Formats: sequence, C-alpha cells, structure tokens
Amino acid sequence: MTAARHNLVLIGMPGAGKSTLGRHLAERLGFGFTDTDSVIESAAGTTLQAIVDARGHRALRQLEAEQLIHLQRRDHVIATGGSAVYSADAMAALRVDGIIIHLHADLSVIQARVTDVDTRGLARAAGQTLEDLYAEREALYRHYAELSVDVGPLSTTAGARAVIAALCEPRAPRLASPLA
Ligand SMILES: Nc1ncnc2c1ncn2[C@@H]1O[C@H](COP(=O)(O)OP(=O)(O)O)[C@@H](O)[C@H]1O
Ligand SMILES: O=C(O)C1=C[C@@H](OP(=O)(O)O)[C@@H](O)[C@H](O)C1
Ligand SMILES: [Mg+2]
Repeated sequence: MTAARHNLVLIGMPGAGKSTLGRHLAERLGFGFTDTDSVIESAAGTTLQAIVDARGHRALRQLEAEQLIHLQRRDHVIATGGSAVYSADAMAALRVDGIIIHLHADLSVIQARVTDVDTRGLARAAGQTLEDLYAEREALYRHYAELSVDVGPLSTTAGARAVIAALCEPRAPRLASPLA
C-alpha cells in the first residue's frame, strides 16, 4: 500500500486556477502554499517571460524541472506551472510526497481567462496557440493525474470544495493530514 502523502500538487492548463484555487485550498486545509512559478522567478532573479524571451521556452522548461526536482515541502498545496508535465523526472519527484491533482477546465474557459498569452511567460513554441497547447498537453495531464477534477464551471470556493470531495472518495490516494 502507498504511504500517505503530505502535499497536494496541482497540475493543469494555464488559467485552470492552480494558483488561485490552490491558495484557497491551502487556507481551507491549514496547509502552506507554494506557487512554483514564484520559486523559479526567485531562483532566476527575473520573470518567466524574461527567461522565455532571452533563452527560449525549452530553457524555461529546464529551469522549471530543476526547481521541481529539488523542491522540499511538507503539508503544502503546490501550484505548478502548466508546463511542469513536460518533465517526467519532476513529476516523479513531486509524487514522492504529493498527490497529483489535475485541475481540468474546458478550452473555452481557458481561452476566456488567459488573455495575456504574450506576457505570461508561457513555455510554448513560437506561434503555438492555447488551443495547440491544450491539444498537446491534455494527455500529459491525464497521464500524471491521480485525481482529475473539472473545476471549469466552478467558483474558486466551489472548486476547492470539489477537490476536497475528490480526496474523500474511498479510492483516492491517502493524505497524511486530516481533511476536516
Ligand atoms: N474559479 C474561477 N473562476 C473565475 N476565474 C478564475 C477562477 N480561477 C481562476 N480564475 C482567474 O483565471 C486567471 C488564471 O488563474 P490562475 O489561478 O492564475 O490559473 P493558473 O495558475 O492555473 O494558470 C486569473 O485571472 C484568475 O483570477
Ligand atoms: O503553461 C505554461 O507553459 C506555463 C504556465 C505558467 O504557469 P500557470 O500555469 O500558473 O499560468 C508558468 O509556469 C510558465 O509561464 C509556463
Ligand atoms: Mg499559476
């Protein structure tokens, strides 16, 4: 049997709500909160967009993977960036003490929310649209997800509640801390 884990790791498309819902979920559970985009920016001393502009999207993905592999947290909600799933090593490291939860939202929801595609620091090849990224990544999110929650139609509060409900399902992976 898999040991109970201490972190909740959110994956999903940009705009799914990993950062917003994640912060809310952490407050509800009395957990710490880590947004790995901030970890990368602190380590690099610059913004994600500046990294992409100066060194390209593959360099950002590489920096992201290095930070995720070495991330040490306990009793945290960890909001990853949408590109975290390009690194199998990073996903394996996050899973050692974290339950991987996919926040799903339909493409139309993502498109409505993500209006800053050119400045957000997306790790995308030149010309790739949100639709292209969605098509490329959905299978990766599904591959790594231990739980997938459709939060697209939900408010942040309702989305956090839906994640907790999914964790309470009998077949869900076990979290070390009580969810009450
Ligand atoms: N449940 C929600 N309902 C409406 N807007 C949301 C919701 N969750 C996030 N947003 C908005 O969508 C945008 C992207 O959210 P964010 O949390 O940064 O997503 P991610 O970290 O997954 O990229 C933000 O402007 C945020 O305010
Ligand atoms: O999907 C992406 O390519 C990225 C999404 C961003 O995070 P959010 O998913 O929090 O927007 C950030 O990690 C980085 O700019 C790359
Ligand atoms: Mg985010």
